Amino acid sequence: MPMQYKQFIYHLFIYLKPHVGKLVFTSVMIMLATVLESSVPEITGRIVDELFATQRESRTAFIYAFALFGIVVLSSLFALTSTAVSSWVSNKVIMDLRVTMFAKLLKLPKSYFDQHPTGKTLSKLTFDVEQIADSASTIWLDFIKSSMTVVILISYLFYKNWQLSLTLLVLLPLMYLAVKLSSNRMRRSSIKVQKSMGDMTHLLNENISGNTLVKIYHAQSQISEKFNSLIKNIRQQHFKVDMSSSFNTAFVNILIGLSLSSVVYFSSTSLQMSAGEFLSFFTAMGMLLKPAKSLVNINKPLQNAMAAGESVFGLINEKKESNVGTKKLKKPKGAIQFNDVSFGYNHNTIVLKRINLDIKSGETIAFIGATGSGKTTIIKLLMRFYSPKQGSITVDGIDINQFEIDSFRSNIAFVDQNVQLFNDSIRGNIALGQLGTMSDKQIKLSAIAANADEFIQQLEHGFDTQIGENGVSLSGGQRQRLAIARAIAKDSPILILDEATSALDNVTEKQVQNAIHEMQKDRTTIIIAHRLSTIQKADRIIVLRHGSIIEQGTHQELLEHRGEYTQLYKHQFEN
Ligand SMILES: Nc1ncnc2c1ncn2[C@@H]1O[C@H](COP(=O)(O)OP(=O)(O)OP(=O)(O)O)[C@@H](O)[C@H]1O
Repeated sequence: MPMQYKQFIYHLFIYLKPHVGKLVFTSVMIMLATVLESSVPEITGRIVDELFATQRESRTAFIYAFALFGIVVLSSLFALTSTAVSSWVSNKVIMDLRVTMFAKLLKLPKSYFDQHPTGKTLSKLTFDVEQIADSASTIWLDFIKSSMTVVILISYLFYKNWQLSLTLLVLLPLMYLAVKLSSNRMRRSSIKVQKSMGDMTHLLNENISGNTLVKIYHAQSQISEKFNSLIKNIRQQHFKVDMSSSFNTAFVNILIGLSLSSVVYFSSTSLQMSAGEFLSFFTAMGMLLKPAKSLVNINKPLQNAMAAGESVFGLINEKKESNVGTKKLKKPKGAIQFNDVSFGYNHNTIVLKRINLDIKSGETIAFIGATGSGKTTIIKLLMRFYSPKQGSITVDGIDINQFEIDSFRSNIAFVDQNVQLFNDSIRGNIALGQLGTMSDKQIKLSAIAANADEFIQQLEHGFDTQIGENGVSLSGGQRQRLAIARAIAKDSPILILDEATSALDNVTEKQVQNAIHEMQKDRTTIIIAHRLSTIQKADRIIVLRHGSIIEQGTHQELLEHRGEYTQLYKHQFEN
């Protein structure tokens, strides 16, 4: 449902509240500038009547010349101050919104990231947020200035000649109608522009990071087509917004033209105005043109801002990752139990069925099974990225939902098959989350244990080498060793390895396996592996099929059992 004006203002006001003083100040400044500027028609009329139509006294000429100059200088200074303060406020609001959005982003549940394309989320923080902040001050000031000018000048026109002004006022409802009719159309187009911008950012993001595949699979033309159709859509929607806005302006211009012509005709015929009176009236009407246009056009940035508000405040109002637990988990022994756990990502499918598992403290458990059998899902539940639909998971006998989430996760180290490195130094990547507290010695020892120290030393700046976006300057094996060093450095009682050594050659894998083996001592370790050679030493191997445990035991026990594990083992061995 589109956001209502009231909701939009309510949400925006939360960010404007600390700056109310500044906003009032800029409003007063712009009001003063407006009042001064609005006195120009009266002064011009008087100049004509008192200076040009009668005697040309130099004293009067000086007074009027000085007054005009004073008005211009003062109103410019007031306008300048107002613009400076309002720009400060809108940039501050952009910054505050970005800080809030980013903080929320870090606290969103995993399911949010699974369901929302990255590019769309990026676009909220880059494009949409700027559009909202515009309304925070620029639109507001424009509105004050224009509406005040309109009110003052219309009052002035009534004061000068109410009959003529009343006739002109008939045109106002027509202007209102034009604005009303186009605003819904503009709003719909603005929302579409924002969605398309999100899609475009997503496509760009995907293709820049996936440029290797694009080249190898010669996907340039396929992707260009997609991109072209997206930007065509953006162009069309932008064009619609611009056309609605231009139509409004043209319509209002015609109405104003009609008013000006009427004034010329009536003031000189039936009303018999003096030259000065005519000039005042005519100038005031001429001066109405710009603010009236502004008021009509204010609808365009306002509709953009409202559409952006839906997107930005939608993200800010997203539900945070559930964190109702209050218990702190400090140095657990690491005994883990799955009690009758069932789970599905949505209501219709079941991915895990009644999993019962008792993992002892310090035990090494390996999960194997065909692709899609639910291995990764089990560890996602254990890391509390998702909650079981049925049953419970405990650590040291306490339901993991009872723990405060950060304190719980601080006891888990994780190495993923898709190694994620950050655009930081090697040191920053190993000591992720603990850069200020982890000693250089601990960082180095972790690197040595992960067999990463040697290649780090060969880099020009050693541990201080910046590794570039997602470690593009490193080989797959080097990246994986860094991820392992990061896990070793965290020194947690629970260790989860998801295909952690898949990118290593046989020799390096053997060395890293030794490191991992060392690391497993006194830790509960959960391993997911496709290559059975990496898990033969596990205390227990759990075989999954379609989300259920079908076999478990040591390597030897499972081979003797001659079930699915034996089949898998034979298959890999023969290969
Ligand atoms: N975020 C998600 N939303 C919906 N379904 C998902 C999601 N993640 C996984 N699934 C589905 O859940 C099932 C189990 O997936 P899971 O990743 O746990 O399997 P896996 O055994 O780890 O597979 P692989 O060995 O290929 O990594 C699959 O059918 C998969 O399609």
